[in-house]
Amino acid sequence: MNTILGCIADDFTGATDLAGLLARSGLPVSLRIGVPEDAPTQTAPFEVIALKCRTAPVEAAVAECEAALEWLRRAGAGRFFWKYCSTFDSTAQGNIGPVAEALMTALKTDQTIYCPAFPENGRSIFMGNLFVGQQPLSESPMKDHPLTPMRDSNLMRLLESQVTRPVGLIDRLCVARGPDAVQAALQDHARKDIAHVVVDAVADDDLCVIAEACRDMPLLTGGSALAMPLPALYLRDGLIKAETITRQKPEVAAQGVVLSGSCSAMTRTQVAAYLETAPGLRLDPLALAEKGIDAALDWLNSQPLDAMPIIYATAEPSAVLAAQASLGVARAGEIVEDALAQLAIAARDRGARRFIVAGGETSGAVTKALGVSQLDIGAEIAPGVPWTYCISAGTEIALTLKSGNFGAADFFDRANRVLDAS
Ligand SMILES: Nc1ncnc2c1ncn2[C@@H]1O[C@H](COP(=O)(O)OP(=O)(O)OP(=O)(O)O)[C@@H](O)[C@H]1O
Ligand SMILES: O=C(O)[C@@H](O)C(=O)CO
Repeated sequence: MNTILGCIADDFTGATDLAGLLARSGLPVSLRIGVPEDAPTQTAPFEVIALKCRTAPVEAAVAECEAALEWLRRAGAGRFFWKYCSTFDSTAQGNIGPVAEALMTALKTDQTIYCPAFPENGRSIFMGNLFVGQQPLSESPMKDHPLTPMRDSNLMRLLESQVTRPVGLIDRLCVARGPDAVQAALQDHARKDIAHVVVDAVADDDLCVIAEACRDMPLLTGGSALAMPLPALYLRDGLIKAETITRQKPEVAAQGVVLSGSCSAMTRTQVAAYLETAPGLRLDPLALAEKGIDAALDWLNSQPLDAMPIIYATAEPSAVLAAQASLGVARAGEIVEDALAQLAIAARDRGARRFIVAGGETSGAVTKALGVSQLDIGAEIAPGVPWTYCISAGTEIALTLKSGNFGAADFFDRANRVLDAS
């Protein structure tokens, strides 16, 4: 089937988030890990390529996204979506802006929009400022993110430092006037050579207006929620035929493991709640750097996997800062990611078939280690966090990749309940 929308996600949790929201339409969605080496075959109308380039050097991120674009074009896509975090995770250098500019150049388009709003998860944009719940981004727990601390809430300012062309805004008052008003405002910006347009959205209705106004732009950029209305619009436009997919849910044994490398406020709450009933082991990056992972492997091997033990590096901001001060930011992150990746392989080889992973970078490391190349989307555990099914070392496994801040306090327990019930 020809691909209608080709999506590129800058991390793996973001990719499953996007694929899950597109899959709510009931239409086929395919999620690939990394740019496939082979030419496109058996493609779906919605193709998502998961990359791990959120914190990569700018040139590397741009090159990977260009390769993903090329593959999606060969799959037949004529419209593209650049998915980044609903909290706009990036640095002064990128990678949101540089990748968007590179994709615009490749697509020969002079304008795109930026809308990371995800109202179901409390992310809204008003007058160009991003809010997490009722807090401005820069006052939210995102200010302490280990890799991309967000210290400004103004998306125009954040973007201006990342791009070469002018940045503008379409505010909520314009969005409230409907799709024609949004299109007129885009044209007005285009006349002033404004290439990068941040668009306000505080509720799903705003996203429907924006998607309707912008659905034929060659490139859209934003969070997963902006893409959610697109399948219904494409159906209405006759670009795609309604198709019922009958998903055969694979039987996945109840043995598994929870691996958490996210240090977000929500993950900290979830880990603490889970530890009240499940066995757990805390990883200390400094001890890992000094002594390796043998002790963690021994602990894992001593645990019954039907208890779904948790291994976590999740820690308070002060502990993260201390580890980073001693090891360096990148090295501290890598040590934890490598350890969790090796533990995932060890768990699989001992019979684990359910993997609950918390954190985008962590999910990238674990998924790569498990050698997964394509994921089918299953039941949604929380907004933006579906179960997925895939093959690792010839065996069917269930994998869920949880964005740091997503899900409620009981997420890890709930994930198991949802899988059993689906
Ligand atoms: N105790 C720790 N000290 C230092 N770094 C840590 C520690 N625990 C985890 N990390 C690193 O922090 C980073 C957390 O990023 P990750 O993307 O996995 O989580 P997140 O940002 O909460 O999730 P998301 O990107 O989905 O919002 C990883 O690189 C991880 O290895
Ligand atoms: O948009 C989000 O918040 C998530 O999909 C994500 O990208 C977290 O890494």
